[in-house]
Amino acid sequence: MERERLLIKGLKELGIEPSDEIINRFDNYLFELKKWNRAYNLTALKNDEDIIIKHFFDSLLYLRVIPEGQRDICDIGSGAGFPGVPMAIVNTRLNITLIEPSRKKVAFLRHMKKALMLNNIEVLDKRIEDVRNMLFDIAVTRALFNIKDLIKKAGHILKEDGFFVLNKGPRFEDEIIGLPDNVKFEVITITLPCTSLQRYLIVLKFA
Ligand SMILES: C[S@@+](CC[C@H](N)C(=O)[O-])C[C@H]1O[C@@H](n2cnc3c(N)ncnc32)[C@H](O)[C@@H]1O
Repeated sequence: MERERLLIKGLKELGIEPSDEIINRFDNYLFELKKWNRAYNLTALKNDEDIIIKHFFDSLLYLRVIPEGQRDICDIGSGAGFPGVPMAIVNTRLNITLIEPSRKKVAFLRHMKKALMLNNIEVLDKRIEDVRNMLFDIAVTRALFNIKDLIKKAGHILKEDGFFVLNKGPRFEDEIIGLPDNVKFEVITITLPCTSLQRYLIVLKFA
């Protein structure tokens, strides 16, 4: 399917109004990601359809569990910006800090902040374990730690009532076994737009 039509179709499936500004930003993101990927190896996905569906739409699934209003969010191990950048493009009320230790990826993320004129993202070139004196309402992450490691390495960055959101494939159940008693989790099953693939959003809260 042609790029713009695919973007519009997927955004509508997600309940997002596909304004010209949003479409132009995703278009620009796609262009820059493919350009930088030749030298920086940012993603294994090469064609437009895969990038739009498996990076952009997959990232936007997180918005389903973000409460209304202004929130301080961090994206742990953002890589080429997923899920944080698509979330920031669609919801400009979210303040999103992208935490990423790889120098090349940080250079790309800083470039994208400027290129997309996104005033609601910050880029922090650190490992999550080394982030101090910053607290977030919500921490999102994709394709980095298993749940137990996430709690161990990143628990210190959440506000008292803060929570984690992860997006996992069907094998997530193995990771839930043996979690500490104070961890409460909710699993939301969602179909990835324009596919029949199931994704599992896992919301982790602490009693
Ligand atoms: C598999 S990539 C996933 C990138 C992105 N979240 C995505 O879903 O496309 C994992 C990323 O986490 C970063 N990373 C690795 N260890 C980290 C740590 N301790 N703290 C923060 N980020 C880390 C890596 O540099 C890499 O960019």
